Amino acid sequence: MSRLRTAALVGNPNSGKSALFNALTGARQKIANYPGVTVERKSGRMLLPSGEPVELVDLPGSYALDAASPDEEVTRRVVMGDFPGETAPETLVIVVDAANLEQHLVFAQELIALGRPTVVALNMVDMAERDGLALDADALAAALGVPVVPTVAVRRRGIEALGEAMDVAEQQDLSQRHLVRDLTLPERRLAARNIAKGAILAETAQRRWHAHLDKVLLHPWLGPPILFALLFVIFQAVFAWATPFADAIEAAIAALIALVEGTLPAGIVRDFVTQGVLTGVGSVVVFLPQIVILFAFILAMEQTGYMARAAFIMDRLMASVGLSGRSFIPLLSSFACAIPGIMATRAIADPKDRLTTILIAPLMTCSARLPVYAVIIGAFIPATTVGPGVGLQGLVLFALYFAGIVGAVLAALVLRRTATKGAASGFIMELPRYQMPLLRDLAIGLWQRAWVFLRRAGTIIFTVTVVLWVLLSFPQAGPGERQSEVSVAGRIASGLEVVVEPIGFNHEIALSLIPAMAAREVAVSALATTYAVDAADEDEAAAALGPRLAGDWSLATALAFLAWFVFAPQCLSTIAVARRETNGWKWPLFMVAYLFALAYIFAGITYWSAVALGF
Ligand SMILES: Nc1nc2c(ncn2[C@@H]2O[C@H](COP(=O)(O)OP(=O)(O)OP(=O)(O)O)[C@@H](O)[C@H]2O)c(=O)[nH]1
Ligand SMILES: [Mg+2]
Repeated sequence: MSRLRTAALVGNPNSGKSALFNALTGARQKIANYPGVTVERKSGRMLLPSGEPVELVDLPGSYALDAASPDEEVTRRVVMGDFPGETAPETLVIVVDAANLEQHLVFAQELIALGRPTVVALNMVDMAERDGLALDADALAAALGVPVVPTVAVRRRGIEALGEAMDVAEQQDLSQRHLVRDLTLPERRLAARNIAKGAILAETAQRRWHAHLDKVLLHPWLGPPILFALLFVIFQAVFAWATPFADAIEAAIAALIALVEGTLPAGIVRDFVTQGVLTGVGSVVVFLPQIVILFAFILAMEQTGYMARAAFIMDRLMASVGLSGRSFIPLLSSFACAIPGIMATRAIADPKDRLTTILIAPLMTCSARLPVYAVIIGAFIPATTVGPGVGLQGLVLFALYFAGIVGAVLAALVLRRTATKGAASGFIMELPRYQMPLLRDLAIGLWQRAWVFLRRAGTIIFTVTVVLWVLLSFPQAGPGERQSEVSVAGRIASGLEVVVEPIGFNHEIALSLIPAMAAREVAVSALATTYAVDAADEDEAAAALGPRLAGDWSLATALAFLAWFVFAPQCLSTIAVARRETNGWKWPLFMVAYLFALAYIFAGITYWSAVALGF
């Protein structure tokens, strides 16, 4: 029996080759919406409409015949006939994505130039239509010099016509081939653009506009600075816009305290309500406006479709530190809270990639740090501008978020070379369409975030603050003694103070660090309660925390405190989730150890540098 004629499906990754393979052969190859699904050569038999059986080969996606990765190498060897025990396929079926025609035509031209019998499957025309793009297959065929068949592989549309074109491919007049053979890559790119443009029958203004927008936002040089500038604006807004709302909440809490003091008789119950509950929990609730503003931006970025593009921009950077863009979404979620972030790493297939992402997730600045940062910045950084529209406070906040990211990048670099050694895997994601954010969705999202925050304030922060108040209030201080020194909590703190004194921390900070393990915001409520308990009189007790700190701490101490919170794993829930997701204590303990070490070292460096500078 003579050997069957072979035909190969070739084209860019994610163009729908395997979906076409399944439609043509009735096989069930794995298809999925990301590139690099097919990583080896797969073959099956199909019957052409003429009745001739053909061996059809599905190949890994590739961008060029000289590509470097092992799966692309398979494609090159099969197409060129260098695959052991096989001759080159007689017919090439080039699969291009109609919605990304320009990009896919670059490789297509290289394949056509091989001068074999060729058919182009213009796949995913449904997606192109959805985007408002209508293409002229005949014009494309004329420009390329090979037959072009529009298909929708997943709906089996155009499958028969594709078979018919393959049937007669042998009879193609190869002398008619355009001379694309000797084109260089830049020339092929230019030709691809012109051919793609020439094949457009109709394009909605919106699609054109979106394409222009992507050209700018995803530009290799323009994209990153735009992303950076946007984040910068967000952190400016967090301070600039929140102040009036925060002031109003602060005033309301002060009024409540005054009301309680006017109604309840002086004594332990009144102290509990004012110093423990209202001052402690209130000091955290004040930051609700800033949380809401931050999330308004994040939600808007998600809804417009920009967030996926930010992931795309970040992919290159992530690859350079040994992570894939797949880690971007988990890390991004960690800016809200590391817990959903760590859970989102389940989508990362590579175990080493996933573990690295889990280990660095706590370095992303979660929203629980915002109150800590904000109270210190509000107290120690003057609300001046350092340039037109650039507030110093927002700049410092931006720097703190940035420090967390830099820390994560460095940690990933080190981890990928030591504890989680291994190769990084590739990533590309489909970019969603741009959309105007819906006010309703935005409002619902914001409400959910605000509610999570308030619920934390009402449960965990309330509970820890109350326990701390009890431990701070007994035994009662005698005359000349300070409550925060002689109380149970005060004595425990004195033990810890010995350890943290070298990095510039005082007694009050030592006191706040242990309860802040429950949740970082507790550091703020703990400080507020400590100062309220220590207050000499009611006026002092009711004073806001910010001015208190400003009068009591040196700037060096305040900066060291900020540096500590950039790194410290001050959150028991995160540690518990890391244990669950890594199935054991080994990695969470490693995480806690390296993060505390970083926190201690960087707080120390910050403190002593600031002292040396005379702060
Ligand atoms: N809407 C639509 N989706 C399609 C079409 N063809 C394929 N898809 C989808 O596109 C995605 C990619 O399809 P695959 O067949 O895996 O692509 P591939 O070219 O084999 O990709 P690699 O193996 O990674 O090179 C899958 O989610 C398919 O369901 C089509 O004509 N229309
Ligand atoms: Mg495939």
